[in-house]
Order: sequence, then C-alpha cells, then structure tokens
Amino acid sequence: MTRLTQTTQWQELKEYSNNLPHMRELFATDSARFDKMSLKACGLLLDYSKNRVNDDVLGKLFSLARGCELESRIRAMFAGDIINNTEKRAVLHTALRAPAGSVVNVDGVNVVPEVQATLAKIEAFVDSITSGKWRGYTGKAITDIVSIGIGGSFLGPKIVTQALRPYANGKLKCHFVANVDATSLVEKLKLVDPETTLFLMSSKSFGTQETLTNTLSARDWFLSTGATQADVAKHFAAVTSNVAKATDFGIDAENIFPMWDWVGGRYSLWSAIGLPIALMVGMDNYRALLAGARAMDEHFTSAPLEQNMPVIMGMLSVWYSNFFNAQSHVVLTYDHYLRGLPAYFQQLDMESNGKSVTLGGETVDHATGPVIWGGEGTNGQHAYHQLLHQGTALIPADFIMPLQSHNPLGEHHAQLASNCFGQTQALMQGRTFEEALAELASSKLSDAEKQLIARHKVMDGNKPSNTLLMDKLTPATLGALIALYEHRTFVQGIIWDINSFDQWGVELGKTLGNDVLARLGAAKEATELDASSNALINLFRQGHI
Ligand SMILES: O=P(O)(O)OC[C@H]1O[C@](O)(CO)[C@@H](O)[C@@H]1O
Repeated sequence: MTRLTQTTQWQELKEYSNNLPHMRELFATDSARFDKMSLKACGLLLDYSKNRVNDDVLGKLFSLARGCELESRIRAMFAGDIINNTEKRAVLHTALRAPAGSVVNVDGVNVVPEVQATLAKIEAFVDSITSGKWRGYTGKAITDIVSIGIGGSFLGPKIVTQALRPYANGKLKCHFVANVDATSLVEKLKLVDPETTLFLMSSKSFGTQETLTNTLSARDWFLSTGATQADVAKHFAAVTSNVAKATDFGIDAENIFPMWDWVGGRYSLWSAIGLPIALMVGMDNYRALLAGARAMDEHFTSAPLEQNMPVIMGMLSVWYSNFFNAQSHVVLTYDHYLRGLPAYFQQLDMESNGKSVTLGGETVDHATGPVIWGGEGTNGQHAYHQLLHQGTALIPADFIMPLQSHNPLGEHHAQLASNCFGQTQALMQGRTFEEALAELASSKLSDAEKQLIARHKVMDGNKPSNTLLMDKLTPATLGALIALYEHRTFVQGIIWDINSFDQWGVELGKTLGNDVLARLGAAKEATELDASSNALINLFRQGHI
C-alpha cells in the first residue's frame, strides 16, 4: 500500500502549500469567500474562510480524505467495528446518544437497550437525590456531591457542569477532586458536611491510583466524622466498567453505574461518567446535551465531505500540521462559561492523536497530533496573542463564541464579540511595513526611529483561524460542539492511519511511578536507578534540598 506521504494527493498538496497567495489577496479577489467557506449544522456556524485555502486546495484535501476511505471508516466506527485494534475494542461513544430503539451491535449484541437502561437508572438516581428522597445516615437530604475521578472521568463532567451553569437546578453543589495531591481533596472536604454529602467515584478501570487513593481517603474522612461502615452505602456511589472491584471496595451494588469497554475515557461524558452533569442541570438538560451530540453524529454520517463540519475542521488541521509544520493549535473560547473547554479538547485530541505508529505498527514519516492549548477570550489577548500575531510559529486558531449572552449587560457582549472578530481579522490581514510607517507619520520620532519602530510593528498576517458561532450556549449546542471536536479528532486519525483510541503512552509513567513509590518508602536510600532519579528520591526521603 502506498505510504500516505507518497500519494499523489499528498504531493499535490505539498505543491499548493508553497504557492498560495496571502489571505488578504484571496479575500480581495473573491467577495463571496465567506458565503463559500462557511457552513451551518446542528445550531453551529463554522466560518472557515480565514484559512490558507482556495477551491483547489479544499478539493485536494477532500480527495486525500477519500483516498484514505474516510467515509467507510466513519461507517465502520458507528457500526461497532473493532477499530481500536490494539485493545480489540469497538469505539461507540456514539451509541451512548443513539435514539432508543436504535440497533448498534457489539459482538452480536445490541448495546442500545443497556445504554437506555443505564440512562433510566441515572434518571432515577438524579430524581432521588434532587427531590430529597435520598437520605444520608442521619436522615438529611444530600446537598453536596464530591465527584472523584481523573482524565476523562473528570474533565467532561467538570467542564460541562461549568459550561451549563445557567441551567443548574440550584439544589446541589458539585465539587471535583482529581489530583492525588491531598490538597485537592482536603480543600474540598472543608466545604462539605459528611451527613449531607454523596461521594461519586468515577473510574472506568477502577484501577487508577489517584482515584482509588482519593476515594479511600474520602471514606476514611467520612468514617472519622462519626459515620460507620454501614453508612457508606448511603454516601458513596461509583461509575465503572469493573463492577466486581467496586463491590469489593464496599460500594453498594445498587449504587454502581456501569460503563463499557467500547467507550474510551476521553469520550465518556455521555455515559454515567456524566452523572454530575445530570445531577447539576437535571435529566432534561442532560438528555438535550446527548441530543445535540446525536445531531452532530447524524450530520457527520450523512453530509458529503465538502459540507461536513468535522471533516472540514479535521482536514484543515491536517493541512497545517503536515504542510505548514504547525506544531500546535489554539482553542479560544470567547465565553466565560466555556473557559474550561480548551483543556477538555486538549485531552480529547492529544491523548487520541499523540501517536507515532500506524495501525499496522509502522513508524509514521509525517507529523501527527499537534499540541492543543488555549483559554478564554479576551484574557488570552493579554497573555499569548502577541506570539500568535508576531511569533515565529504558525498556530492555527479556533475562535468559539455564542452570539447571545446568558448575562446581557450594557456593551459587554458587543465588546466581547468585537474582540473576537477583530482578532481573527488581525491574524488574517496583519499589518504591512507601509501601513505601520503611515501610522507613525504624525509622530515626533525621527525618520530613522520611524523606520525602526515600523519594522517592529509589522505583522505578517496570513495566520489561519476558524470561527464557530452559535445563537446561545445551550445543552444542545454544547453537545453538538463537543461531538464536532470528537469527530474532528477522528478524521485526523484516519488520515494519519493511527489508532486514536488507545493510550499506551500513559502506561510507562504509571509503572515507573509505582516503582519510585516503593523506593520512597524503602528502608534504604535509592542507588539502583539513574543518578537523577536516585537523587530526587533521596531528597524526598530527607524532606529538604
Ligand atoms: O476512568 P479511569 O479508568 O480511572 O481512567 C482515568 C483516565 O486515565 C486514562 O486512562 C489515561 O490518562 C484516561 O484515558 C482516562 O480517562
């Protein structure tokens, strides 16, 4: 089989990447550029006109996608084929939001009924907690949830409850504990009353050190406040695919919510891992979130590649990673409720596409997943936008903004939007030396100083960005947005022929960490490792540098 970088499409794209006009010119010569390069789907509008593309380049990118059999690979994922080849698993986070009555078979068994049964269990649990029917060991209703989990068992629930704060029912407070640093747990325990707190332990494997340690310490704390082991069942629940381990841990079987090995951790907020979301915003809004994601699934599986939002975004990212050596990609959310979303997309994309061998085990000869980072606008403009505008690295940017605020107040939202749109315009058009010099014409600087300052004010522009708009941030538009990025990540993995759904790279650190843990507590000093590791271990043992 021809290697990706040897294909005709790849070679032609390489040619184009060196010969494209500046975006300023592309806009100047085509007044319909926005109309041609914008797309609406599932309550979102994607403006991809501020990219280094023309019709030919887009055509070549779609041709490359077809050459990689993208359409059939999409169908294979949704059909439950074993596409996670190293763990021999299907990849079916999409089944979690499939309509009741759908058929999605895993090993010949339709999994949708079990998914729906779990949703019903979640609904009953949410109702019991939020109605006050569920009572703690002293007969009081639950007021606080402490959600313990890490990675995909933490980021999804945390980010989505934050984003959907306007939809919170106000009946509960939710606290998230992830890091094994005791501070993460201790600071939260200061905020809660053991008599009215439910601890929700979320771990697909039920084997993650941080989550187990935090849950054990939370249980110790709970028992230290006067409760007994018999009271644990009223204050601890678990979400896991390892029900036996959870039962052994002492979680009442009735309070264990299943998840399945065909749901990757970073794709799991649509499963019972999303319980904190349902508890905070109610089942109707949680179902609306799922429905938004389902709408994006239907778009992804039905729209032609040329009109397919995840495909367009995924192929543009391939374009910059592989033909412009873009090493990172920035996500800028111009909405305070969405301030956590870049971190969520960071895990989603980097843990999926941070790979360097193909499905067949060959070392890739091209770049794969970029570094994903970002933050909320307009804060980033006062932190890292200088580098975006005048640095030496090309960093494609996604700007995400609702057109309507949940908190309309005077000029605020108009100013937010003006910053968002102004930034994409500045990145695209830049500022020429002549423009910079003209701006200095009336200054009192000498001609030599004007020339020098003008040089420092030049911005090359031609910096690509996508702008994603929605009318309002709602459970449905948020669900569609997250599913959009899930499928954008999938598209890139297909082009690069990598496995986006395993994460062997996180295993070694865990294994070595367990060995170091044993040495930290050993009777004698560490001497058998490398000089640095020995020294670091022994410094910890002595407790001072
Ligand atoms: O849900 P678990 O099994 O505790 O895993 C937590 C996280 O650790 C990872 O396995 C590795 O980071 C993630 O994929 C996962 O979301």
